[in-house]
Amino acid sequence: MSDRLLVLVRHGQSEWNLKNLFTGWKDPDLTEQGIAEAREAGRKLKAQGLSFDIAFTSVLKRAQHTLDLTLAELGQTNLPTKRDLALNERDYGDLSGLNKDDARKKWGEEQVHIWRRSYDVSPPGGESLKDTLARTLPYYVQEIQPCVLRGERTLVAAHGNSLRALIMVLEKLSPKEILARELATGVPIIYRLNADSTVASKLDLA
Ligand SMILES: O=C(O)[C@@H](CO)OP(=O)(O)O
Repeated sequence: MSDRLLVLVRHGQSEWNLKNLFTGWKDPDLTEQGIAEAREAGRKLKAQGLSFDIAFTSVLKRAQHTLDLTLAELGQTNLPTKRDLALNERDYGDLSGLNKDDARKKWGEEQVHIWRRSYDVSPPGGESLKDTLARTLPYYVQEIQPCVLRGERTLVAAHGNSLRALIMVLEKLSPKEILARELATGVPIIYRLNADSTVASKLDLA
């Protein structure tokens, strides 16, 4: 029986995570800590005895670099990899590049939390989680899920909100439940799927 393995990992800490800036589609690289987190993700996957047949990532540096470092730890630097902007972070629009604490001072704690974590409220000029889901889900269904269901062991290195969108579907979370869901940088989540694409098991390697 095939394994139907799907591992999701958020990129390690980026330069803009460190500076507390809204990032979205901006393209900062990993910090030293982010590099260490990505390597640690690879070590944790190796310790689980896992290896992969295919990987997916976004067109942003921090996710690609995380994937490369993770695969290097696994000794799989030549793994077939697909890059697509469907997996990019949620576009933060006009907030991109602003400091998150400055934004709280300007618009209030609650409004900023709604922009950051709600399902269907878009930040000005940007995407809501619902908008993000509208591009990540078709890509998942058309490109990623068929690999998993064929038994190709699949690794996805992406972003806090593009992964929250996928997790909402995988774990059947409501808009209220997704509000409270945070993803740590560089922590792999291991899913095994049933043949009908529902989740059979989940292991968070935090
Ligand atoms: O700035 C961003 O693009 C994201 C991820 O770092 O931040 P947030 O936690 O606000 O969704």
